[in-house]
Amino acid sequence: MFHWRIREALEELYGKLTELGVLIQEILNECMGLPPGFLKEYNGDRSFDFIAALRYSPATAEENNGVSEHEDGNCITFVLQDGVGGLEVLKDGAWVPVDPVEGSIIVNIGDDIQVLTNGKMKSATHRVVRKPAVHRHSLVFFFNVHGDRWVEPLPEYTEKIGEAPRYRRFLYSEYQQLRMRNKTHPPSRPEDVVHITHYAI
Ligand SMILES: O=C(O)CCC(=O)C(=O)O
Ligand SMILES: [Fe+2]
Repeated sequence: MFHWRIREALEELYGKLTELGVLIQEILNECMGLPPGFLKEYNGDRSFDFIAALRYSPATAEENNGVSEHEDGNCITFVLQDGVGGLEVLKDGAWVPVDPVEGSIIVNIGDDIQVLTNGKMKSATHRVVRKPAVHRHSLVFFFNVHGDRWVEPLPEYTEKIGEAPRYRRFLYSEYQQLRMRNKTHPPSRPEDVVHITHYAI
């Protein structure tokens, strides 16, 4: 049974993570050198955010994949993981464990930010590897842009600095639908799986 107290705790957490998203977005706005409040205006609609409570079963002798390598397709992701470990990030061609640190929240930049910055900021490639004999739990909060938003490299990262856009513009909801189709109807050829490179020029 989904106890009401869990619901209450999750709702409270959701509210706090939303506040955190707004704050991190503001910091990101400054790091990206954008006019004050630009991202707040660009991404001020919170109706596409969601939280996922994940439970990974122990690895077996044959199989230990938790989540295959991927980049998040959204704006910013927060991950709260328990003490088990297994999350890994790809850095310079090697998988680096994201070791659990009590009380910490992992912040991940998604494909939206990669496109807005014309590839200057990279959406991190990551995966989850299951461990034997233990269950792992994580809470993942996806801070997203609204589905009707057009996503495209910003002038600050293209014409204003004399660089050609590396992505064509796309509708956020279209990209999410294509990513969902990767899961519901996995293409037989790996090269047909839709990533952000789908929009690369
Ligand atoms: O469970 C985790 O630590 C991360 C899961 C993840 O990468 C995702 O849901 O996109
Ligand atoms: Fe992810």
